[in-house]
Amino acid sequence: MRVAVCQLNSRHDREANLAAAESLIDRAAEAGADLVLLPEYVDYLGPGAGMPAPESVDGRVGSFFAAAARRRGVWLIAGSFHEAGPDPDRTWNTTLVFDRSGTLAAAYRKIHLYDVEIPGRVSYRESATVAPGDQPVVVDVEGLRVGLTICYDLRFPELYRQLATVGGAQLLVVPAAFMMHTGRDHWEVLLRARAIENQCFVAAAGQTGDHEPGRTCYGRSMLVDPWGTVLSQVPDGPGLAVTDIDLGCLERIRVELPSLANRRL
Ligand SMILES: O=C(O)CCC(=O)C(=O)O
Repeated sequence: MRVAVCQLNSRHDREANLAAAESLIDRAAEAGADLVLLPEYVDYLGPGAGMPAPESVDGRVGSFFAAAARRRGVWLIAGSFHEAGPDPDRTWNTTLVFDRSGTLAAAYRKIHLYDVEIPGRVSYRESATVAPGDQPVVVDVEGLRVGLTICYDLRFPELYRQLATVGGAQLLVVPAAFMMHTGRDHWEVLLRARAIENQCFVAAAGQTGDHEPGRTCYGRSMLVDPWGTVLSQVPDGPGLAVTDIDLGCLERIRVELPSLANRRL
């Protein structure tokens, strides 16, 4: 299975963001990718006041990515977008997964919301505008078990453990808009830790650069193998990395160093 992680600089113009995502999907498909991963808030990362009205899964954003998956014949994990839910004041932060025919195969709603106050650095209260999901999701991608998470979820190893054990995940994906301030010290360490401790591949697609208002994202999208080795990484700025996943490597590591099987709690 060939996986493309795409890195974007989404801003306030939704149509421009969708066009940028589509051009990376095209490049990924031309490079032979089977599965394409986009970052968190792929359709809009701008001021709250200018945010397009939240939509259902078959609104403009969902339909756009369904059509892109179908047109290119790829599996598409469409980062995340603001989904309209039952709470009129809060959206869900939702990842949609489309199969090669553009059919919706899964939806995952971010469970852990980024409520953080680091004086002078980061002030963010995601739960003011986003409602948490409560369901871990694993989707079958042509025999590959893919566990879905979003950005801040990365700090909660119990979610990843559940995806790997109960859900049988082999690939864990992390669409993200990870902040520069925390990203430079934590992003790669956390991604590699989740890969090593769960003996899974981890694919992480981040936003990069400056976004309005005053938000800077770390980028460094990457694919990590179950040994914790970074197989590929996207340089600064929008772009993509395409990597083949060898499940034989995962099976070998799980046999030779059976820490998943040796769990006692
Ligand atoms: O965990 C972090 O440091 C960043 C998380 C984040 O930016 C988010 O969840 O949107």
